[in-house]
Amino acid sequence: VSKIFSAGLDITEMSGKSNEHYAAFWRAVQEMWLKLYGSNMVTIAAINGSSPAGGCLMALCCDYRIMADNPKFAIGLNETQLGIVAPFWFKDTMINTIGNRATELSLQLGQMYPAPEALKFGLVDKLVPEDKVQSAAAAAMSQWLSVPDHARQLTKSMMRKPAIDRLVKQREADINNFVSFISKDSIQKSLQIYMDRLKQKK
Ligand SMILES: CCCCC/C=C/C(=O)SCCNC(=O)CCNC(=O)[C@H](O)C(C)(C)COP(=O)(O)OP(=O)(O)OC[C@H]1O[C@@H](n2cnc3c(N)ncnc32)[C@H](O)[C@@H]1OP(=O)(O)O
Repeated sequence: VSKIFSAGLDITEMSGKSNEHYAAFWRAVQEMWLKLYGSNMVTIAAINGSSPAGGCLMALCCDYRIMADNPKFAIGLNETQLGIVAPFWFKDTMINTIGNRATELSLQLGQMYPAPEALKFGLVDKLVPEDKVQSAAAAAMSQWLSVPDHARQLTKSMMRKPAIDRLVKQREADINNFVSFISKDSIQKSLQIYMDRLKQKK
């Protein structure tokens, strides 16, 4: 979609549904993260628009992030702005990218960073004009693929395995935690208010 890299997780999947639905949804989100963050392939994010929350997480899972140089496009883990909390593995992914203090600021405030600021923070690696995002991503891919595969893969795994193992060990507990959090009346109300606000902006 033009102007949007990803709107993040589908909020309607987290509103007004059964606990079984929430559990299956969260298992699928975990699966996406385990596959993408743990992939031994080279992954380059070509960020052609805004990228809140789950969208930011997807970009952070990649090896390298190229974003369109447009201050109207913003990226970040904005969960607290919705009255929800990014789970520990979202947090770990961000810490592994921009460090502990920047992550704490970012998560507590639910900050969305316009592209130039995201570059300063190291949340993205490179800004290019909007019409050059795909070609810049292809060029970056060629560079990454020129590194001997076995050495690059082992290095990637060395950097990411502790975070991945942490979720693998606690998958069921993390699902239970999500279900009991998201099904609370107060959290459902927060999500509803956020969705109403999104619609009012039009
Ligand atoms: C313990 C819990 C942890 C859970 C972790 C959660 C992770 C997440 O990813 S939560 C989702 C976070 N996402 C957002 O906050 C994005 C909110 N959306 C926006 O900021 C904007 O919509 C936009 C920048 C993505 C696009 O802006 P624009 O082009 O102006 O389009 P509209 O705002 O008019 O939106 C069109 C349409 O889409 C609906 N919508 C937008 N985002 C979502 C979403 N994430 N889930 C579901 N629906 C979404 C929006 O309400 C509009 O709907 P209609 O009014 O029915 O057309």
